[in-house]
Amino acid sequence: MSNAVLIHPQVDAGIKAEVTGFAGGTLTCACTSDAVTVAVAAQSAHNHVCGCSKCWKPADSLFAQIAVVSRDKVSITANADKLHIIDTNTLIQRHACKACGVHMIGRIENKAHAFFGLDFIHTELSSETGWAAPTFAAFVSSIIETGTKPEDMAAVRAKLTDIGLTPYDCLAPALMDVIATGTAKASGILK
Ligand SMILES: N[C@@H](CCC(=O)N[C@@H](CSCO)C(=O)NCC(=O)O)C(=O)O
Ligand SMILES: [Zn+2]
Ligand SMILES: [Zn+2]
Repeated sequence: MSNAVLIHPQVDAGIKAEVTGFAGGTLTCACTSDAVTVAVAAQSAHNHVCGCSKCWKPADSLFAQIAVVSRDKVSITANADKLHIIDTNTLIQRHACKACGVHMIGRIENKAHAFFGLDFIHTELSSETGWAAPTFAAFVSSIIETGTKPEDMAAVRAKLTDIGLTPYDCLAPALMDVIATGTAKASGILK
């Protein structure tokens, strides 16, 4: 790995602070004509960088930046016909632009999952400033699956820690607790 560890353009040059009262914006894919647009009518939550192989990453980024928002605040406002679901078998159904490959929304259709009702979004696709800042790094070890050398992981984790994004190899504890709570309620273990 080169001297500089690059995580994601939204964090490498300093993480922008969220703006109080910010209430959403428009996500636009990378197409220079007939771009897909998605209106998001709320601030995002749980923004994080994700190292998994499934989330969309900008070119040369080790991580994706991804957040959630209530699905009832999300609407596709232009060129919806360019979207396709990359894999209908995954929990998060990622609707990507067929032309440029950018993921516009990741929707959970499984009503039994604790995250049902949330859409995953990449807020960097919006030109508005004020979105919630990323607060942790998820699925860090997963970057090995897409080519990072195991011996480079210490430097990656050190960089993440240095910029204030605590590295986890799954989601952060609060979100793992939400998922486990949903599972325990579904099984009846937790009333
Ligand atoms: N090692 C795998 C991990 C993939 C994975 O489990 N990704 C997480 C995080 S995505 C956003 O934080 C997940 O919940 N995936 C569910 C899904 O994608 O449907 C890999 O790297 O592929
Ligand atoms: Zn596109
Ligand atoms: Zn991911």
